[in-house]
Amino acid sequence: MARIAYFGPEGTFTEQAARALAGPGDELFPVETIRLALAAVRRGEADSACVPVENSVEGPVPATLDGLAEQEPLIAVAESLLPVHFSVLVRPGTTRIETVGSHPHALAQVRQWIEVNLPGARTLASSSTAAAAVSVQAGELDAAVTAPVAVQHYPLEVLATGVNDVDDARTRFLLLRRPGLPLPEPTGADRTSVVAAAANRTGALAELLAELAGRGINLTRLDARPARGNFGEYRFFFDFEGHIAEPRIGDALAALRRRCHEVRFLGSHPRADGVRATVAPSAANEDFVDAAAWVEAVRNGDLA
Ligand SMILES: O=C(O)C(=O)C[C@]1(C(=O)O)C=C[C@@H](O)C=C1
Repeated sequence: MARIAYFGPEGTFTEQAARALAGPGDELFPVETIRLALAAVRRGEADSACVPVENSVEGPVPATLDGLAEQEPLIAVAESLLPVHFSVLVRPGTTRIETVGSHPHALAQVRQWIEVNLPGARTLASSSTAAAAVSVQAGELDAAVTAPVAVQHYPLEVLATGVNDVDDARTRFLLLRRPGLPLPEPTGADRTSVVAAAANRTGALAELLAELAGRGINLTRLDARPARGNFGEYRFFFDFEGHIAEPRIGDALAALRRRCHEVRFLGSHPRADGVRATVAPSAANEDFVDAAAWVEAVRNGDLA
């Protein structure tokens, strides 16, 4: 039985993702912020943490990226992909809506709906979608943009549902734990994540991308976040197809390690969408194994 901290309070999308990722008998508990969810694992108060990492409309979740690049390393061991449909919750009997709150990622995904349906309403950021529901319950906000399940947790009513501006929006969530246990087995449909700090000079990022491209590795995400030191210094977050157990991926990670003054492995785990890795000609694992065996034989004087 594992204890899983999730970005709460109850009724967030992240809670739904954590339930999808939890095993039978696992115990889930909410914490107020993404930082606190990561801290709970680092301190050993939780075995793992479930947090959002990217949304198909609004892009990366900065608190998760920054939280993974700093402090003690954490490793993603599983992911979940959820369709994101929003509801608007109000206190029963509400007639005037002057303030609408939610997580900034959620507000950004319902901008048009609010402009058309609640013109003049002020939008206010909450720590999460469900935290906005708590504020509505407390009378601090008039309406909250939440996951549809939030209405089951708070004594509010649904003003509208399906208010997202983009129909098939999805958010990807990670299950993270401390290093020290075996990694998930490769499945052929895996994702590997790393964060690397490249030198601030011409071509540094292009060289890292060339290391991946030259090994036929397909990127699934690239984000940059300020390294928080000198202006212009960035950390690059790479997600790509494949698993560190594969020779071609191990070879690419070794190259990134050679080229970067800071590189951190963030995990290799099965993809939630089950999409299998595309392998370019001459970049199959057998090609890497065969080439390494040839070099070894030449070194030993057995081949030329
Ligand atoms: O606040 C929540 O319900 C969350 O789970 C966070 C979050 C996010 O950070 O992207 C998750 C999915 C939606 O895109 C909006 C908010």
